Amino acid sequence: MVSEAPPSPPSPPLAGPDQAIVDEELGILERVSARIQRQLETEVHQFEDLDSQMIELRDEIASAKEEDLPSLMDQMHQLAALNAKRGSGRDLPVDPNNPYFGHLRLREARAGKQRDVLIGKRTMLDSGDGLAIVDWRNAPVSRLYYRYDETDEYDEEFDDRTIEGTVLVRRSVVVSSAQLRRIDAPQGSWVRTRSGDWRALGHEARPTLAGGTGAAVRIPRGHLGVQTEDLGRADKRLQEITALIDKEQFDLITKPESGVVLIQGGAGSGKTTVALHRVAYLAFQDHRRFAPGRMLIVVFNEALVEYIRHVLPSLGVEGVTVTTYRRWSAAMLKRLRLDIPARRSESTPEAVVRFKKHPVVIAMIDELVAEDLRNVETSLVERLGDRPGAAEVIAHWRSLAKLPPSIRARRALRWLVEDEGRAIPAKTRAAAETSLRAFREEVDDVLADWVELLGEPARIRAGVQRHAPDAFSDNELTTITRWCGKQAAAVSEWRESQDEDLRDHNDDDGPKPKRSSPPRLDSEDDAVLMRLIQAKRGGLFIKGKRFEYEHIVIDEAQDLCPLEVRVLLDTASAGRSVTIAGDKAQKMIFDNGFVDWPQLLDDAGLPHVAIQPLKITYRSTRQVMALAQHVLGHLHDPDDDLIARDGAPVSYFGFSDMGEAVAFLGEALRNLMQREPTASVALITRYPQQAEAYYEALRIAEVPRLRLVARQDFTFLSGIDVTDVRQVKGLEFDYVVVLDPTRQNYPARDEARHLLHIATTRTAYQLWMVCSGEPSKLVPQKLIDESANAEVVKSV
Ligand SMILES: Nc1ncnc2c1ncn2[C@@H]1O[C@H](COP(=O)(O)OP(=O)(O)OP(=O)(O)O)[C@@H](O)[C@H]1O
Repeated sequence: MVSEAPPSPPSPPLAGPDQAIVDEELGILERVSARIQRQLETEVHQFEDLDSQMIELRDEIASAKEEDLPSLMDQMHQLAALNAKRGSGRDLPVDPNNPYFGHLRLREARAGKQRDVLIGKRTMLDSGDGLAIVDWRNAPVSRLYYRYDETDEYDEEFDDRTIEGTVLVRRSVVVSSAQLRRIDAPQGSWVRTRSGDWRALGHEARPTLAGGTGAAVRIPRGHLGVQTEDLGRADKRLQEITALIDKEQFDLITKPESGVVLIQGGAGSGKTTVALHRVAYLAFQDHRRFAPGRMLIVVFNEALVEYIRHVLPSLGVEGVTVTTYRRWSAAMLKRLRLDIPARRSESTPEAVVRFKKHPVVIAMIDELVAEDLRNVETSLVERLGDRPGAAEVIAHWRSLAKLPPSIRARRALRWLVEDEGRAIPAKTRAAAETSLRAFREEVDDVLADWVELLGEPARIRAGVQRHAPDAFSDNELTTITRWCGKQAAAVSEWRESQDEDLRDHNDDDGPKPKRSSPPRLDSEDDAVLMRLIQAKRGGLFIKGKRFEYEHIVIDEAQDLCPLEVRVLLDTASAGRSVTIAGDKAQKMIFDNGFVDWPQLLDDAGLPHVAIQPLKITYRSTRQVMALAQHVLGHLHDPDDDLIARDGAPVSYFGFSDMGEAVAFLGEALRNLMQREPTASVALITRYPQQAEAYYEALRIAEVPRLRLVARQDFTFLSGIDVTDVRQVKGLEFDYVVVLDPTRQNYPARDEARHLLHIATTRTAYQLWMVCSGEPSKLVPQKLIDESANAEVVKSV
């Protein structure tokens, strides 16, 4: 039933105006390449001289007088540094293989002059030939590229100057291996075919905010693959995207350095792309402040870590820490060297997990800290009574109210101890010191705080009652208070036995008491402990220094809990420069207390910011997005509708058993791999065991280049990944086949809606659903009815 691919038609010659554009772009690239070549030759020339200069210098050093040595050694070092750069011209500022991606021709109003500006990843100054390349991160000119269309008049303020003029030409180009491969202009798009001639693509290419209708791509039924040629990129990570950034995305990328930028948008709208470009942009604006080592990118899973680590260097930034929250938090706890039990429970009740992730814990921590401060003040007042100088001590304590408790206690003590001239009588001072020293001792004991916070049922009940009265049922509260109470008791006992051990150690002779084994905390306690430390000490301190980042990116923020977001954000430096990206339709963690963006900002202690969602999806087609929205059902917010390009229809194929499905799929996949060897395909099941079963069956069906992915170990290469839905979050494939969207796998519940939405929106070109069983209610009936083998489905 799988039909052959249609043969690709021969390219007709280009029309005159089209040919003129192609010729013009080819001419520009030729001039740029010649200039780069000249630069390269100058350097090669320099290098040829280098060997003889070094030999001469070495001889001179051997016979030089003592006083001449330093300057000769200096010269030697300089030559050695030049020598280290010797080679292929790798260190040329502009990459000769890919020197630019955008072309603007501007007519400047004031000078009346016309000039060509190319936009690239590095700068090449105009050397009098009227050609310059500008780094895209260099706002003044690149802003014109990203914000204006061809024929637009521009008017922009730069450094107190106004520049005005007209954009005569605006094109994006793809140059790779020093060859022009594609041109996109308002007049059309053109590509260089493998045979070397140029073919017009018409206006098919990009979705725009103005919408854009066109006929869906026509492909025969049962035919997986929509490209007539292969997709050209074997490595799926390195897409040239900087040229295509749209105006809304550019505005987010270039927002002021300080404060929160919230990137919200549906699947494939470019959230991750924007966040990464923002990191590159900031690094360019202020390379000292936003040095790679001072920025942090937190993503949802290991596959995204791997993906981003590869993409960032192509944006000109290397060395930024890219990690998942879990990994970051584990490493941070280690560095904080806390004396806490190391093991985590594997049987934490669901209600406890939800409670420990709930924003109510943030409020309870704040209350605990406030209570401690009130207690110490009460103790001061009681101890000092109406002694002389008491009022002065209390007033000083109150004047430090803005400081975090730990620092406040230290400062107040120092003030007392160093007090010579203030005439506070010694007895008053001693009494105040007693209270403050006691506080000072307990203020940094994070585990004691944790016991205090979670060990008393009354505190938990009161906290929930005050801040989230409807969040937990009475039964759940009983489970929570019992579980936490037991944990706290075990922790206290463990600490006592540790103290006894210490005493025994000092007093060797006595009988050894039975050692209590370390209790288990819950994984969710890591964030609780870190938040407690931050609230008490004003930050996470390592070797006496506050640990902080100049910029933090949180991707897929809807899947962190507000407490984790709060912990991360409190490691941002004073400017609070943070980028938060996410999409509430793609929720994968369902017990984390995330409700909506304004609420998340509130819980995380951030000011509200205007949210302008990205409106265009660049990944998936209109047909895929329609299905993905249908799957969301009541969770779909019409305000989140996305504009998408047209593409192949979504197809549903029903079978009575897996064997039949595998036979059908095997043929389609073998065929696809032959026609489009660089295509990437994801076959997505609901559960890992199902992925294993399909993988084995397809392997026996001799489908080539199959990979089973169970632990996020995607290769980002062409071929076929068989995997389960939890693995694919944030990723992208050319083709996606959802395997067995059955009632059992995807019941009509919110969690399943989110998961199926994520699976379906991973494809850039075409989506199939292949089902051996009764289809889920989330699959549109119309799609099932239209299915070519509807008869088979009905008989299931
Ligand atoms: N302006 C653009 N023009 C063309 N393609 C773009 C543009 N912006 C992003 N893309 C491409 O769209 C795809 C989706 O981008 P990205 O992964 O950043 O989206 P996302 O919103 O993070 O997606 P998701 O939420 O589904 O993980 C990528 O292939 C990216 O290269």
